[in-house]
Amino acid sequence: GPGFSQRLKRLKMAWLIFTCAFYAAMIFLFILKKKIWAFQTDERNPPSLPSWPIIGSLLSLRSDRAPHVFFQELQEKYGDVYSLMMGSHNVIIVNSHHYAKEVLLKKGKTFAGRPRTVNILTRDGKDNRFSCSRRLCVHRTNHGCNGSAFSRVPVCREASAMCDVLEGTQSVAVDLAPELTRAVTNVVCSLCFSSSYKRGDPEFESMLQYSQGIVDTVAKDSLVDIFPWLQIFPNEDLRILKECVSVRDKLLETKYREHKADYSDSVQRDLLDALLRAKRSSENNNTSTQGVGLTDDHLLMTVGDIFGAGVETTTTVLKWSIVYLVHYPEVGTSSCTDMEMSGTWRCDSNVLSDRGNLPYLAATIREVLRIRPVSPLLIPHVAVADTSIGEYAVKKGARVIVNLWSLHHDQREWKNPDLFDPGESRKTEPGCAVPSASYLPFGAGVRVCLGEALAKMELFLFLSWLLHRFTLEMPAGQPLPSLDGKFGVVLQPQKFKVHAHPRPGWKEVANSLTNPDPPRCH
Ligand code: HEM
Repeated sequence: GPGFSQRLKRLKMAWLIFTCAFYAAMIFLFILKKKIWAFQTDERNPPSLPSWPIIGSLLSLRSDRAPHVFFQELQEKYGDVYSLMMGSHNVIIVNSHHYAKEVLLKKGKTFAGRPRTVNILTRDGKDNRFSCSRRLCVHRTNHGCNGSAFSRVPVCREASAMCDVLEGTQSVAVDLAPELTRAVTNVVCSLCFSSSYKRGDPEFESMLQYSQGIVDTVAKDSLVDIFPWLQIFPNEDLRILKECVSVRDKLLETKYREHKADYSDSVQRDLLDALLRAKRSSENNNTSTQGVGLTDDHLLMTVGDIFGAGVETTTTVLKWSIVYLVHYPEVGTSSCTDMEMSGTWRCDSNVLSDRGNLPYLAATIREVLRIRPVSPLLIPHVAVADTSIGEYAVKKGARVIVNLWSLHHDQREWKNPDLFDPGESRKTEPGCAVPSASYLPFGAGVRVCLGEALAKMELFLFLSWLLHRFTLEMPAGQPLPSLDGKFGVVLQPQKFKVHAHPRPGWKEVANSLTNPDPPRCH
């Protein structure tokens, strides 16, 4: 009947639409694959992993290894520089220090862009340009994160408070991570806005909570970075991340408002004051007309960056140091012998100048930063213009991942790179500040870590206080903590507990000093 022919007509139409869509998709995929093929076989481009339309190189990236280890393995097949597609993004992996230095130092400004997730954290929005004014603003302040005497006081105070808490554990095995996080967070709070919180303070606990929220979600959200079309689906992690960042920003805004209200040119209490001064001086000198004006947002971003980058990193290196100290107790003993020999077996002399007098402790920290780089893939860089790496062309928008793991475990540069050895074999050449050219734990160039000096000081002081007051040991019958890291925002050690046994006699030595009042670190 007529009903049947109507239905047949509709069916034919649907079939026609389906066939057309199918052929259109096929043609589209064919053209895309041809473009990818042309890109991959063009000798000016870096060697490339196989890739397919839409999914990119996903099929070649299946591995149970952490990305930095897997990328290092791929180096054997594809060379020091190779590329892959993550969804629609061209990503270039750099595995040797020659090319890494070209990216970070020689062409640092061209490779100074950052991908979307990093921009959510730093409030850069969608703008991927390198913000010169923010950098300038931080350098102008010459304050806080430079490892000055100013920063040493809060570090010593926190190290001392942490040791007191540990002493209260009465040698019960404890996870040191929460105390380390509290101590390092308090250092950053002191430096940024002169707040030092007591344990249990509600503002402090909420700060610790949202910081953890950011750390937990930011790595997961990177999937949206790879496949931007995932944004159309509800994304719980992205929602939590944005919520935590917004809580953090609100707290920073409050501190900023308070600082602005009682700012005085004659007093500089902390980083916020220093940034305010830099902003005012740029306004007075009319630098804003030259395109480097500092806005309120710049200042807040800068403090936000320091929070985001300054806590998890330092805490993680401290945790790795403790892991290696319990694996190699002789290292702790050698560091203590160092302290005794140089006459620094006293807490009043944990001053930074002692770093030269405690070469074994300094070498231990350097070796921890080498063998377990906290940021094994640095933070991804983005090319802001068409450029090149070595003989290879790089298109604007390409992401560049410097595989620090490869640099720090390069057989051509290090003897037994997988061996933890703070001793002779890693010794610095005379006149050279780093153990090898293939050593960049803080990055390099325009995007180098802003807190390098502060971080080095924190590592040195926290560890020297710990080693000075305690012997760290695994609980009886417990296996040693794993040396395998957990890859996320940073390369974390697995959770573990240790006994912190107070060293006999440290108090007597401290009490025998003329200035008995801790923290004695001026
Ligand atoms: C041991 C501790 C630390 C290590 C190993 C470390 C390492 C790094 C690395 C590898 C980068 C990325 C460089 C790049 O992408 O090229 C970085 C960036 C950064 N770090 Fe650190 N960092 C540490 C502590 C700190 C501290 C304490 C602060 C601040 C107080 C800080 C502030 C920053 C900032 C703001 C950036 C972003 C720089 C930019 O994007 O321009 N870091 N850090």
